[in-house]
Amino acid sequence: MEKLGFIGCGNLAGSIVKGLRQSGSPAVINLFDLFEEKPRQLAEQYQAKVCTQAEVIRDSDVIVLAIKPKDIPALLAALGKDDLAGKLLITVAAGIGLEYYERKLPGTAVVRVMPNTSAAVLHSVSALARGKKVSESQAKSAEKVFSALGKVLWVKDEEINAVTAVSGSGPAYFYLLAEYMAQAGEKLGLSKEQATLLAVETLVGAGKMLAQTGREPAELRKAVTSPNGTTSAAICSFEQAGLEGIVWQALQACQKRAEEMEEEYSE
Ligand SMILES: NC(=O)C1=CN([C@@H]2O[C@H](COP(=O)(O)OP(=O)(O)OC[C@H]3O[C@@H](n4cnc5c(N)ncnc54)[C@H](O)[C@@H]3O)[C@@H](O)[C@H]2O)C=CC1
Ligand SMILES: O=C(O)[C@@H]1CCC=N1
Repeated sequence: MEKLGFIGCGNLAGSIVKGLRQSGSPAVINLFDLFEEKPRQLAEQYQAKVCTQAEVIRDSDVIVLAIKPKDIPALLAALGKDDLAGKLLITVAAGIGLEYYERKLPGTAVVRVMPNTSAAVLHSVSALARGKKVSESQAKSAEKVFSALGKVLWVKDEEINAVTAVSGSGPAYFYLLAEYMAQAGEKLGLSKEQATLLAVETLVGAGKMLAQTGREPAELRKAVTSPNGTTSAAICSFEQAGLEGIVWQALQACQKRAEEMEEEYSE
């Protein structure tokens, strides 16, 4: 049976653990966080074990580092003292390239992954980049963990920042749009509850249509948009306001921030 450890039990680790159990994964899950309350709650809900950091490393074959990028340097310095032989480290931290881990922990097998919080509902899409020391069976283990949580693709390490811009941070963009649509619905005279329900269910329905019909986003959009009709009026307004350019700028800003972070952690 797989033995999976987590160092850091925040939003993303919580989504992954929830998703794994929902997918029926029988993996042994070992959890450590500086704040004991977080792994304790997860362990109670999802049949996992609260551990010390040393226990997570000793008792797990695959160790997921799910802490903020700013906390990675100190963790790697501490991990250097532990025996990582034969272990696979998976890092989900944004903006820190594989080279950094391989320099700080020479000889260690590392896979860098960019999932998203929709892992909790088995709809993460996760991009994986393989480090130099990763064996075939370790690559398969990493793929098995994340394919239980949604679709996976292998990419080059240099592509992870672009992945972050599209899908790692991506759920937040759609939540923001839902917030704005709900606010607009309220201004148009609906109650807050009505407007929120309508915005949220519309987003969920559109996502399900994309997932279940296999049709392209543009094709589905055209099916809603009658010539000279109501949708067309809204889409024209989006276009006039430069939505395409706004989205392009936002994704570039996200990728740029990840690149800046790579600079910060290049020492
Ligand atoms: N939240 C998201 O949607 C995504 C996050 N990520 C990456 O995942 C990582 C975690 O992000 P979140 O879960 O959102 O952060 P979070 O702040 O919710 O969780 C981080 C957890 O790490 C713990 N922690 C900090 N230092 C620690 C240490 N040395 N040992 C053990 N625990 C420690 C904190 O107490 C906290 O519970 C980040 O590096 C982020 O870039 C990647 C993709 C999506
Ligand atoms: O905002 C962040 O930095 C993290 C990485 C991707 C999603 N959340």
